[in-house]
Amino acid sequence: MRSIVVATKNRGKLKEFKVMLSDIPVDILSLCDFPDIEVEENGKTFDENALIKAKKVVQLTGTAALSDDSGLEVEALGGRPGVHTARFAGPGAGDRENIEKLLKELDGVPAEKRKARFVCCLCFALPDGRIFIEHGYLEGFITFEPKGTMGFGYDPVFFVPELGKTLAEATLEEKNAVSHRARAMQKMKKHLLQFVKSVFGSGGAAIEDSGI
Ligand SMILES: O=c1[nH]c(=O)c2ncn([C@@H]3O[C@H](COP(=O)(O)OP(=O)(O)OP(=O)(O)O)[C@@H](O)[C@H]3O)c2[nH]1
Ligand SMILES: [Mg+2]
Repeated sequence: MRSIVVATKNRGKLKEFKVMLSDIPVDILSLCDFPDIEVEENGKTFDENALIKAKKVVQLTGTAALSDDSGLEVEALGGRPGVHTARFAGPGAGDRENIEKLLKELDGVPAEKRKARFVCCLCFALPDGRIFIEHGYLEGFITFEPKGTMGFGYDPVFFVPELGKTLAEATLEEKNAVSHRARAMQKMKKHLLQFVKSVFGSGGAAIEDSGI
């Protein structure tokens, strides 16, 4: 079977991955296809968490796994929420609560001191034990209020100077042109293609044609 499992339950990430991987001749599964798989993200760094997710999923599914551990580092908060970005406002918190907490913590902080960056660590784990890790970053500023309805997570409060708007005001194509995830994926694609070529050999022609 020509497939890889994207080791995420985050539908926002998955939507972005599907577009980014559309030029690679492989079926994309996700943890939505394996609802029984639970992964405890107890690493201290993005790299550790990405490794934990990819290793567990390749082990349980026997299929090559691509994981993403990502988060927001805010300069005025000393790099927080960092690896705790998904659960910043508490274990059951959703995007709205997380954004509220972030804006509250930055109350009174002027525009020029609201610098932040998104970090993405991608980990690709193969059934033969090989592991590849790549990183991507996106610099920006935290706004004073949410703007836009697209994307997910903190997108409505993350202003990107090179786009002149928040990530939630950007189309999926615009976000994928600059995002931390897309930048990490750009580097990861060579490993993904190498894997597809070696395992699925007959897809070679299509891969050569894809121009990557
Ligand atoms: O506005 C955002 N735009 C992005 O592009 C983005 N990428 C990551 N994030 C936030 O960082 C957490 C990562 O946590 P995370 O890597 O553990 O993911 P997750 O728990 O949501 O899913 P999974 O992949 O672990 O299943 C996520 O929940 C989001 O809140 C983003 N927010
Ligand atoms: Mg997570």
